[in-house]
Amino acid sequence: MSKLLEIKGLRKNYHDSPDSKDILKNLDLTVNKGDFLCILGPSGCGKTTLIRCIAGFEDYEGEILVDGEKVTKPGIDRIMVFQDFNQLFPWKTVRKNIEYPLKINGMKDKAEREKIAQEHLELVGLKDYGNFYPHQLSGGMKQRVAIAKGLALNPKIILMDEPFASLDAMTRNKLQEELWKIKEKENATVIFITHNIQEALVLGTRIMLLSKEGKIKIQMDNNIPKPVTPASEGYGEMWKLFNDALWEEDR
Ligand SMILES: Nc1ncnc2c1ncn2[C@@H]1O[C@H](COP(=O)(O)OP(=O)(O)OP(=O)(O)O)[C@@H](O)[C@H]1O
Repeated sequence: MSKLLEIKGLRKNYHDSPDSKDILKNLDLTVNKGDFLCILGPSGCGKTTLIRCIAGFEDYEGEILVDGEKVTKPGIDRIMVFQDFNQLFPWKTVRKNIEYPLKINGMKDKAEREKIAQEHLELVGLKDYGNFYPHQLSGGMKQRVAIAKGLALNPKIILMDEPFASLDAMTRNKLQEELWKIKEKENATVIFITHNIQEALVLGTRIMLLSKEGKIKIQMDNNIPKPVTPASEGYGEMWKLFNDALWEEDR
């Protein structure tokens, strides 16, 4: 597998907290093409900060390299999907929401943009919803559009910050299943933050736990064959390992 993301000695300090402490401390991380890395960790440990640094939204010390190139600003090779359902322009149709980033990133051919938008609507199971407006969609459908919009840009890395956390359990399960299928089909590389150990086990090919000190406490491959269910061999042991580690962090 080829190395896609390399992080060396990453430090992040916002310099405006009362104790001016480092949020991330000397973090080293490698993500290969096709990895689905899930990040767990106690609230406030720096998970979002880490992916914001990778996205190019934050300055940092150390090195973040994508395909060998240092990250210095946001770019369409790294797209981010958030938990918030309001990631779409409310005044644009679903189709136009997907087409717009293509347009502003230089795709001049309208027919090409329309084709890509339709392909990605189909990919996320919304082929008949192109003319709908965001307010006509459920939360799960909006998240599907947000994923389609990001994927349409053909990014190298998809950064997801608890994208399914606000969904009901059934919709969440369904979206997890769909996301995994998309990841497989596109050989996508995903970094996915979650508070849910089950979600990390279901989706992750690797799982990492950040400690409250902003260091990597556990990082391991998840070799449980997909689809992962609580009945899968090895599920219970891994769940307990991460659950115990999270409780330890909470003390
Ligand atoms: N823009 C900012 N300015 C100053 N401090 C910040 C900023 N963003 C985050 N922080 C601080 O950085 C720390 C880590 O925040 P971050 O959002 O990365 O944690 P998290 O692990 O994603 O938390 P959660 O699981 O609750 O979403 C927190 O102490 C937070 O207050």
